[in-house]
Amino acid sequence: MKLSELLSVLPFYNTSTSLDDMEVSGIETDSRNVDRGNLFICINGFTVDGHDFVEQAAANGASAVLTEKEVNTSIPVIRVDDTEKVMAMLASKYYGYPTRRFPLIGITGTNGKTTVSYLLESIFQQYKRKTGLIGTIQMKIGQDAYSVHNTTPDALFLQKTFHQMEKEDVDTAIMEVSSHALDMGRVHGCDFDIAIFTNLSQDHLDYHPDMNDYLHAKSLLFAQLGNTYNDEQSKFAIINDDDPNSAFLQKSTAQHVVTYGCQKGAQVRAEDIDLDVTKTSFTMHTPMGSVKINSSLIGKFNVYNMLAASAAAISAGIPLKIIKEALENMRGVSGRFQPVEGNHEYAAVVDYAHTPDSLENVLQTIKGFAENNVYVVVGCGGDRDKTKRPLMASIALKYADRAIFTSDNPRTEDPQAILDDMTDGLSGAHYTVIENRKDAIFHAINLAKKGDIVLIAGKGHETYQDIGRTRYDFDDREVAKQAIQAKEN
Ligand SMILES: CC(=O)N[C@H]1[C@@H](OP(=O)(O)OP(=O)(O)OC[C@H]2O[C@@H](n3ccc(=O)[nH]c3=O)[C@H](O)[C@@H]2O)O[C@H](CO)[C@@H](O)[C@@H]1O[C@H](C)C(=O)N[C@@H](C)C(=O)N[C@H](CCC(=O)O)C(=O)O
Ligand SMILES: Nc1ncnc2c1ncn2[C@@H]1O[C@H](COP(=O)(O)OP(=O)(O)OP(=O)(O)O)[C@@H](O)[C@H]1O
Ligand SMILES: N[C@H](CCC[C@H](N)C(=O)O)C(=O)O
Ligand SMILES: [Mg+2]
Repeated sequence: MKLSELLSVLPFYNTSTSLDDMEVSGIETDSRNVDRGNLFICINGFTVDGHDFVEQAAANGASAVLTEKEVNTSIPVIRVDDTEKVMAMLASKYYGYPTRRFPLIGITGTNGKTTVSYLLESIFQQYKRKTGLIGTIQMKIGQDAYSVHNTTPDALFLQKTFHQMEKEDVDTAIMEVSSHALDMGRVHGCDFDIAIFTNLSQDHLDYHPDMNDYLHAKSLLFAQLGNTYNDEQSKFAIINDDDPNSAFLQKSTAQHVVTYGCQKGAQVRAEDIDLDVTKTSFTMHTPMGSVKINSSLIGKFNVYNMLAASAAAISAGIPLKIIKEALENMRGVSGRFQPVEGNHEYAAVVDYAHTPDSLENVLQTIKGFAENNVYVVVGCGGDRDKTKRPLMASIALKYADRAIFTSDNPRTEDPQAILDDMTDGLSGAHYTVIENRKDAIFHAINLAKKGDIVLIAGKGHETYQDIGRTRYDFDDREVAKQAIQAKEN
């Protein structure tokens, strides 16, 4: 693409004649990955400043550079006020606005995004659609999976990925939209057709100054939902009506709202909920009729996840019969309430609860089923919200007969200091601190007797542990299996 065509998205921008004819072979934000003819965009990051790598980009063959600061270089410089924002515009233009040509569903909220995204993937695939998926665990095009570094990647990666999805004939794309992404404008340029809100509770107060700022970030997804009525396809905001922020979020969009929940008044509603240790059933009332659902997903929070996915699918015109089949075929999501296999008289469950609300939900669920003692192994991530640490520790003690506090991903923090943040001010003796996560899991499994349940919380699907700046192989499910084998043999 000609640079002048790419830059035409910028208002009032006049390119010089020499720039007009320049051909751009790609856009790149990492100097190390620049190829001949690329436009290099300088992003001032949290760790380093991309403006410091202009010379490396030029040496690798960059044809021009987009900056928001003065730089010293021999290649042409295009100066803008906000490179991150302009990157989203340029990336959308360069890849031809791919999300205008297939439906895009975005899911935001503190907990349940990944689960709802997989439920939707299952529903759309049951309806014989080819799906694309972007989220915490991975990126998928049809059945092909790719690794990702962020729940919601940056705008350049996103637009490139959507372009790839378009080339591979994806009919519907489903993505998790984190509050970080909304705040940083990573989803600028995404044309959402359906936006889903799961719930809001405390997390990420390292990034957001307070809960209002966090809520405001979430609301941007709804504000961004199709701001014209020109499209032939209606657009829908799917909102959890049982969440206290429902009314605020409903006001954030000019599009149709579909509410879901367990209280009267919600358009998609669950009634006669029967929660069991191996299954969940409920009747789902919808504007398209009512249907009985028997699911193998456990816990009331998963009823909400199923309602959210169903409300979105109904809005997309998928028949209830297909939705029921898909929900009932779904066996679970990797690392979410995942039982550890093995022949033992107690149960061990790995779950991704790493917020106070999710830990409370999952422990409440387990407590409701346990015939005997509940043990929980839990820690808190380093370089993340410190204020959730004592809350998670108190919740663990409130529900579990014994809590084993350990490391999650300490990252660059001192693991013992994180544990102190969790336990300072705790009273009562029914907790143990074992910094090494493997030892903590072995300890909990060794405590377990017939009828007990061990919950290993916080890392779910993760196959690593970040300690300092090093990433070590670590999988709670594998470690728990080893602990069980060691105990049973
Ligand atoms: C705090 C944060 O969000 N950081 C994100 C940010 O990294 P950064 O600002 O540190 O980047 P940087 O290393 O300073 O680099 C700045 C620029 O210099 C460039 N560079 C750098 C080095 C070099 O040699 N040459 C060069 O050109 C880089 O390519 C980049 O363009 O930009 C990166 C690329 O887009 C992200 O991967 C990274 O997410 C990190 C991994 C992260 O942990 N983010 C978390 C907080 C996050 O965003 N989480 C949410 C989900 C939360 C949830 O699910 O609950 C998410 O959506 O993932
Ligand atoms: N609707 C829900 N409400 C409260 N807790 C939930 C809900 N759904 C799932 N959980 C709990 O939260 C954990 C994480 O679920 P999930 O991965 O679906 O959420 P997420 O929003 O994608 O999280 P992340 O922000 O880390 O990507 C689960 O393991 C479970 O303990
Ligand atoms: N997306 C979340 C995941 C947290 C998972 C938990 N295991 C941790 O490391 O804190 C984050 O990056 O804050
Ligand atoms: Mg997720």
